[in-house]
Amino acid sequence: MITLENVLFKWHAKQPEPTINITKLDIDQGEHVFLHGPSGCGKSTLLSLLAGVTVPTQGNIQLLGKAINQLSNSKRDRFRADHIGYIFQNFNLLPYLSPIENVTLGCQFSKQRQKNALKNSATIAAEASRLLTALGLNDALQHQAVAQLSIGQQQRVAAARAFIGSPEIIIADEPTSALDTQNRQAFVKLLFEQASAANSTLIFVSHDETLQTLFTRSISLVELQGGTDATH
Ligand SMILES: Nc1ncnc2c1ncn2[C@@H]1O[C@H](COP(=O)(O)OP(=O)(O)OP(=O)(O)O)[C@@H](O)[C@H]1O
Repeated sequence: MITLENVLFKWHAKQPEPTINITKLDIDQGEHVFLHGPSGCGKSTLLSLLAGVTVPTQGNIQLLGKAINQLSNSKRDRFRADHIGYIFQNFNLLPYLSPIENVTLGCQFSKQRQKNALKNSATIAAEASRLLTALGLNDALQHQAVAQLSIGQQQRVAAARAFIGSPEIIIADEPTSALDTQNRQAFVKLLFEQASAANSTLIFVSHDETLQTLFTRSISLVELQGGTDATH
C-alpha cells in the first residue's frame, strides 16, 4: 500500500549528496513500522515525502495505489486530507481551542473522513470525544483550552486528531519524546489499539530504541539508504 521506487530527494539542486536515496521500500496495509536513525539522517524528510508535503526530486512514491508525486499540488493536498493522519513532534494544536475542537479539525477538510467518523458516532464532536476517551483523556478535560493540558494530555489530543475519520495511513514524528519510558510504552500501545481498530498503517519515528520491540517492523533509515536489507 506504500511503495517507494528509486526515490531521490535533494533540498537544494546543488546539494552534492541527496538527503533521501531509497531504491525500494514496500509497506503493507496495517503494518506498524518503527523508523529510526541518527539525528539529521532524513527521517522527517522521508515522512514529509510520504505525506506528500514534499515531492521527490526523482523516482516514484505510490500510496494506496496512487503515484502521489504525479498529482497536482491541490490533488496532493486533498489526498493527504482524505488518507493521512499526522501526529507532529510539537503536536501543532490550536491552544485556545478545546480538545474536542482540535480533534474535529482533523477531518474538517475531508468529506470522506467526516463520513467515516459518522459511521462510529452520531456527530463529529461525539466521535472526537469517543477517540479522546479511548486515548485516555477523560471527559472533564475534553472541553477546556488545550493550553491548560499537560504535554502527555496534549499528545493524546494530537493522536485523536490524526485518527478521526480512520485515515489509512498514520504518520507519527517522535510524538513521545517528552514522556518518560513507561508513559511512552503505554502511549504507543494506545496508538496500536486505534490503528488496529481502523486497520491503519502506522509509521512511527523515534530515537527511543526501547520502543522498537513493540512494533511489527523496524526500519533503519541509514541501512535503507545504504541499499542493505534494513528491516528486522
Ligand atoms: N526545510 C529544509 N531545507 C533545507 N534542508 C533541510 C530542511 N529540512 C531538513 N533539512 C536537512 O535535511 C537533512 C535531514 O533532516 P531531517 O530533519 O529529515 O533529519 P531527521 O533524521 O528527522 O533528524 P532529527 O532526528 O534530528 O529530527 C538535514 O541535513 C537537514 O539540515
